[in-house]
Amino acid sequence: MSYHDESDEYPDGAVRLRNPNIELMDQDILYHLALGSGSHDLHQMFGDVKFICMGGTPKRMEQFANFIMDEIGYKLPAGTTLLDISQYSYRYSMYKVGPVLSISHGMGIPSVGILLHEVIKLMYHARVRDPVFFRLGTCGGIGLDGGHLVITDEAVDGMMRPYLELPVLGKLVQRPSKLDVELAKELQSLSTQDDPFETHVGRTMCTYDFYEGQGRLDGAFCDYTEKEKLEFLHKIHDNNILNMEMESLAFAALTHHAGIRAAVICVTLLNRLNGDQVASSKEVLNEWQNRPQAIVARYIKKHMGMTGPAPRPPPPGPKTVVNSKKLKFVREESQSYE
Ligand SMILES: O=P(O)(O)O[C@@H]1C[C@H](O)[C@@H](CO)O1
Ligand SMILES: O=c1cc[nH]c(=O)[nH]1
Repeated sequence: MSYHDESDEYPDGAVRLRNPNIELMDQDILYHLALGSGSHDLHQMFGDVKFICMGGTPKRMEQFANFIMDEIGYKLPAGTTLLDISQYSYRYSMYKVGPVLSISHGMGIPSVGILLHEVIKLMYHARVRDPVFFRLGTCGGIGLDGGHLVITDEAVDGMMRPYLELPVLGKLVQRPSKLDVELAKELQSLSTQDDPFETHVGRTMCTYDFYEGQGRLDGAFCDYTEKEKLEFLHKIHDNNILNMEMESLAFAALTHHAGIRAAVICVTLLNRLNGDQVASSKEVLNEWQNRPQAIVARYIKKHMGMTGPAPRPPPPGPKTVVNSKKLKFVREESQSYE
């Protein structure tokens, strides 16, 4: 078993590839993106990218591309429409809006892991400096009702271990799932009193499954009781785990290994202490999905030097109410970051 933590960063902001083979190859085919270093001029196409935003579904990331275009006032060349650059991969969708890439990553660690290998290599071939990666996701709240934002300061696996474990050549390799805590604090600071939601910073449990992996009672199989489920959820709640989702561990581990700053910001769809089914209406769920986008858009505008009126709140929705006996503690933890 090996445990890597090589957190030194390249001082010039270049994206590091920890793989000597890539330089020796005639061309590098980014198969799942339908791009390649031989077939495309990746520096010309992507050299100006700064903000890489990822989320589960193609629709969400197309919406984000349109939203950020509006927010930063980016104009597509006359006669063109927003294009899915990776449409012929039939795997992921990718949109480019000036310095912003908006990419769907599918569900789970294997899907986001493959994408991250190829996007990190894309940044390398494009000679991008100091990119920032964001995951804009959905999650189950632990002690938080639907509609809250959780920014992850540490991703842990289903055993509460802070690293991604991957069998490589018959050996278990562990990579620390570290995120940029300063970036998390900065994102939280961009949330305002006018927002119809609260934004928390805390630990995220990343699982390999939505049903049994997250202790649900409503999968096709279930070999535990409701009491056992609740004992587990309360135990992780007591350990300051605020939410559960399925990508943060790989997202954190692979970006950290590449020396890339990254943040995971997810909206809760339900409070798992109260149930398992995602029962809110499509309209409500769609409005909630805009919330991480609003905060990330503020960050992007701030770092593009775009000043102006107060940050635009997302479209109105019901003010998210809090349902947690532990929230006071969580709030105090979060405030200590401000
Ligand atoms: O970004 P998304 O909404 O895909 O994140 C969570 C984790 C899983 O991919 C999925 C499960 O419903 O939602
Ligand atoms: O409960 C939930 C909701 C969204 N995504 C998850 O992984 N879990």
